[in-house]
Amino acid sequence: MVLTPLEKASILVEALPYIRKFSGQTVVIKYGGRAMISDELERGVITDCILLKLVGIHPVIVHGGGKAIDEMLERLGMKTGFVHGQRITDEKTMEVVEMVLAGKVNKEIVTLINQLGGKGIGLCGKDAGLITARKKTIPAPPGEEPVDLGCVGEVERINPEIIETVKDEGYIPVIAPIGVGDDGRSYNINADYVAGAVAAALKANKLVLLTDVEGIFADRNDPGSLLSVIRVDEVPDLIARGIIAGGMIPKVECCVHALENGVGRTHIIDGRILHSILLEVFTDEGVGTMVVKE
Ligand SMILES: Nc1ncnc2c1ncn2[C@@H]1O[C@H](COP(=O)(O)OP(=O)(O)O)[C@@H](O)[C@H]1O
Ligand SMILES: CC(=O)N[C@@H](CCC(=O)OP(=O)(O)O)C(=O)O
Repeated sequence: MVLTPLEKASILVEALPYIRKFSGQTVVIKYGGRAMISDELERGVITDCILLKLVGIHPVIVHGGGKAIDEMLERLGMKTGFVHGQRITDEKTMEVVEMVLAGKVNKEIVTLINQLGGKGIGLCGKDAGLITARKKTIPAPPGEEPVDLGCVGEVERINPEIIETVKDEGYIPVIAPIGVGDDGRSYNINADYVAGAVAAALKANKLVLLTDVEGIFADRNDPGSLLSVIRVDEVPDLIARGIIAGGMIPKVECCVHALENGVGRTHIIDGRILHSILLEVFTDEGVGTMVVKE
């Protein structure tokens, strides 16, 4: 598609009120999962974050990297399994998870930010006590043995001080979803939950979760059934009826948690679309599904 100069100028003009509205505010972006599928898309996500920063909006990236963990475990000949979408993480697996997320994936994203003209800084939950975690337990259905997920954690508290400090100094914080227990142990936390908790702790204006579908569908077999807005009070019924299922449940739950803790807007958008973050923040139409309080 070739745009005329007038069309190009119109796009920039459309962004103006949004730049004015959001300048100085914080947007937490969950980048991971199946949205982390190509170099081109990764560059798009990072470019969008740098552009936000340059116009005075503060992006905070929380990343996943489940696929990179799978690949490393396979290279090491280690088996992996999931229960309720959570990786069963014994001590040996935890070592690999931490090396891959806080070492490899985090530093790759930071490097790309710096190469593309931004100032990225990598953090994990251990840095400056950012994420305190406790062991996550999944209650067993009646008559069944509870599953021990090992070092899988849930967020106990977020100390946003280090994020505030670095973001105010012009850096883009990039956070790996590794938590630390009061006893110093590492915990593996689903990145969606970390993104929701970080957004809540920062009282972010927006939480944007990138995924591999256009948003939430009322009927997954009907491409015309995308729900552009859902309210928090509609969520339990959508889950109970099986309309929101699988990996979409933690995403919606983390939107609800964020909204109930002071986050302005939450969005689940298609990370397969190049520059989907800019489209969400800077256009009248927005993209994907917005989850709102009322
Ligand atoms: N109502 C729904 N609308 C859209 N996707 C849904 C819905 N319910 C469940 N899903 C599933 O949720 C998936 C996204 O969750 P997940 O695979 O965990 O994402 P990611 O890997 O990006 O973190 C979609 O690919 C889709 O299969
Ligand atoms: C407990 C748990 O399952 N943790 C995830 C952490 C990474 C993650 O969340 O990555 P994505 O966002 O790319 O799926 C895992 O081990 O895969």
